[in-house]
Amino acid sequence: MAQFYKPQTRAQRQPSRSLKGQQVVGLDHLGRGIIRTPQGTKFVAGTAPGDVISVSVTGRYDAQLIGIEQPSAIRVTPPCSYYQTCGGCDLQHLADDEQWQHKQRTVQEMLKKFAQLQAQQWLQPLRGARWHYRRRARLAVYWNRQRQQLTLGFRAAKSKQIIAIDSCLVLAKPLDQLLQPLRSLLEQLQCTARLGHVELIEFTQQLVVLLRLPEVPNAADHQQLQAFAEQHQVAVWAETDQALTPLHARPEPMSYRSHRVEVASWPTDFMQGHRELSEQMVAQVIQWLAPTAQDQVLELFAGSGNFTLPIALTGAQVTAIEGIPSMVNRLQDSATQLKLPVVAHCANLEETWSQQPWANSPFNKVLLDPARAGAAVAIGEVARRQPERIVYVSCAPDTLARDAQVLVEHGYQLKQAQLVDMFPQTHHIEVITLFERG
Ligand SMILES: C[S@@+](CC[C@H](N)C(=O)[O-])C[C@H]1O[C@@H](n2cnc3c(N)ncnc32)[C@H](O)[C@@H]1O
Repeated sequence: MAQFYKPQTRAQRQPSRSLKGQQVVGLDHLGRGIIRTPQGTKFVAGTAPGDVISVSVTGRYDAQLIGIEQPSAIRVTPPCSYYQTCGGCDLQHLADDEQWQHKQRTVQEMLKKFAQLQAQQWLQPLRGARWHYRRRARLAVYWNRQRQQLTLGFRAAKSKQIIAIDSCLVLAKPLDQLLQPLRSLLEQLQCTARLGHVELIEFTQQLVVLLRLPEVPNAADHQQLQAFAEQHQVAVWAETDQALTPLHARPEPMSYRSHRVEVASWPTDFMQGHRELSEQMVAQVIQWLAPTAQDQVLELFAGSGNFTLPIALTGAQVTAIEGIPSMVNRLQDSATQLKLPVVAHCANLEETWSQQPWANSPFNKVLLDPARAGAAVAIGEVARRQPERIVYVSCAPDTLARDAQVLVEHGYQLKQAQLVDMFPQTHHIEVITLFERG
């Protein structure tokens, strides 16, 4: 039989090596400990600056923690019983102050490294509840047909494996209390075998269970869902590729509170995860923008109006741009109902603005709140129009630094910055920044 040459895989060529006595010298932007080994810098999850650890080298830049030889003084015992396995709250081994200080340092370092930029002033971070704060969560589901067994939980770090959980210390308490009854319910439903995932959302009016499915559940499942909805006082919705269907809910938008106003929202809409800090952040952004009835504000990545409606309440004219048509319609409806001076447009902000009618209006103030990818195209469009003030809300310091460089090239200065502790216990970072023309 012919034989073929089979190259060794990378893993075969580089057997993992273990190293002892490694000092963690800092954390990277993903919250992983940095060690300097004879084979170069490696990143180790679950470690704290000052730890002395033993590791197994697993890749060119990665190492896995084997044991902590000497714990750092800033290390605390993670309170969550799923900490070792669940991929969620990866910084809970750091004391509270260490977490936000690390995040603020990370933003400062990135701005300096990629944009040669320092904020003229860092305000004290916005902080709030550090546990039971999340008002929205997506749970992974796996139905083992052979064993007729359900796994409901969160994914392990860098893995598709689902870690079954019965309680979660960062979920808002009413959502946390739903986890066990929800698991019992799903074990009974026929549609569980085809369930993609489940989302739990806390709106002002009601808790929502959103089932992601290929088709709406059958009559037998409907009955069980109705009983569950009544017993636990929740609304149940189903999302398929074709439609969002209220199974046991009124077919109308719910809402969440944002700085003196209720923002209409559907279960599939984006919503800031931390209720208390979202409100604080909106208040600070309004303080920086200082909108008045004389201002023309352009808001990019507006979602369903978390910032838009409170800004328009001040009398400023707001032009709000968002990429998801249903959210644009909802935002426009909310503004119309509240008689607020808002015009909402749907546009893909990854594209240039040459075809956008709204782009020719004069704006003196701009607010942008992009997703992690940042605003590579939009930031140039904004900077060329030279508004007097730009507030940039970011959930990714690397893309913030990239976009900030464009603003600096167009003559803007970073006047103020403030960390928002929106995702305590995790490595995720939220920061707000105020730019003005120099
Ligand atoms: C971080 S969320 C902020 C939403 C809103 N500012 C809030 O506080 O709820 C980012 C928003 O940008 C929208 N978005 C993402 N990429 C976009 C694009 N290329 N064009 C337009 N909108 C986009 C998303 O749909 C989402 O609503």
